[in-house]
Amino acid sequence: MNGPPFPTASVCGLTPEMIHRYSRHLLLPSFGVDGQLNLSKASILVVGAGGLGSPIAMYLAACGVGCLGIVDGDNVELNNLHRQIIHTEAYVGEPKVKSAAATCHAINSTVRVVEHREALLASNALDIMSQYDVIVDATDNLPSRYMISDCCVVLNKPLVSGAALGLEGQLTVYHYNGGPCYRCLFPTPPPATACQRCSDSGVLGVVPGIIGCLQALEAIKVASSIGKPLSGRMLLFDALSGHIRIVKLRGRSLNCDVCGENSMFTRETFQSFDYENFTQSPFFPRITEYKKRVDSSEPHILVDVRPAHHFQITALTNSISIPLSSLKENFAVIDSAMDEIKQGTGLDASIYVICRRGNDSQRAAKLLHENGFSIAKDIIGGLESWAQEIDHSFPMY
Ligand SMILES: Nc1ncnc2c1ncn2[C@@H]1O[C@H](COP(=O)(O)OP(=O)(O)OP(=O)(O)O)[C@@H](O)[C@H]1O
Ligand SMILES: [Zn+2]
Repeated sequence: MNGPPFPTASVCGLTPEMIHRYSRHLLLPSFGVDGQLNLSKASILVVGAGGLGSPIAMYLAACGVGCLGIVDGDNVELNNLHRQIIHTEAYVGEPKVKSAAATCHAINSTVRVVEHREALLASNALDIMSQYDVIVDATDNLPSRYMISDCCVVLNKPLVSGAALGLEGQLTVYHYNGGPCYRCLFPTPPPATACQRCSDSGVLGVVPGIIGCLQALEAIKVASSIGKPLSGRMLLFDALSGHIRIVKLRGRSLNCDVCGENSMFTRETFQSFDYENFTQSPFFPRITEYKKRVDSSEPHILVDVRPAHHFQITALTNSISIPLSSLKENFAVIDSAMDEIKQGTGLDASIYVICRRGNDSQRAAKLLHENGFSIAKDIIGGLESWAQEIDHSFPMY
């Protein structure tokens, strides 16, 4: 007899191992070999490895997507674990993307997982998002939502977008097959006061879990070309009553500033667009509870960005003085302070930024993020709040 007695690869294009691993998918007439093959060739980017991103990334890894990108600049905190189920106690203090990639790899080592350990900003989004077929927004803030949607329009990519807060959640698919983009529906951002985060108003852990699972499902449908993605419709979930409603959305707006017929929105417009100013809210969470972080002996550095002569008057113990005006030239100082902590404790240090009242520190945190210090967080109210609320003996000037 010529050749091997049995064929080594199956005729359907999937390897024997894939046939075994994904057999329950293959048995589904509406998914089958074609769905699995499409999925195995697709690349999907999950933006945010938090409450929504956790189940999304885990299911996408489990189901055999070809390439899974995860982008997030934050570190795992203990109070994330009640809902961010991709992370475990062993990873508290470690980068979320590292922890998420380890879990995905443990579930399915055949999937290529790419770690983007940075915040997605208008400055890096085109570069990162252009490497993927489908984008999933699992972030928690308004500037990211607009920025990711605009970038999807510029790059012509479908976007699976979800949100969960408190006991409610919602999801839809934007810019899919002629459907609306986020700006078609929300041309003007809501007032910043209407936009809460989990850290402000709380969230029941399982709620983002449910919305994240539905986002994973929509991403799988889009990537494998099966079913009817939730485009032009929005699913609304209310945990307390157990109600799920699907509402029809307006179609694509021909006057949309970004995807409209006469839109002048280009790559260049995108890169120079100020999303924080547009939405009047910051990309990054700011913190109020610096004292708690000191009390818990969290390894960190505190950068005081006030002018040097203010620092001379009074400062918090162990803070490092780097005035905002010279921050750009002093990134190396921060790097070496972090290295020192790493050598001493074996842990990655957090970075907190403080100023007199909390304005310059916000600018400084933004600059740090844009330059790779993606875990920098600024302290709301600055030293003035510290003196008023924590240490009345701290001399304010
Ligand atoms: N522009 C962005 N690029 C990348 N990741 C982002 C961006 N914006 C937000 N994220 C990430 O999305 C995730 C959102 O997670 P989630 O809403 O569960 O809350 P959290 O920020 O981790 O925690 P909490 O709000 O309780 O302090 C976070 O990990 C955050 O770092
Ligand atoms: Zn639009």
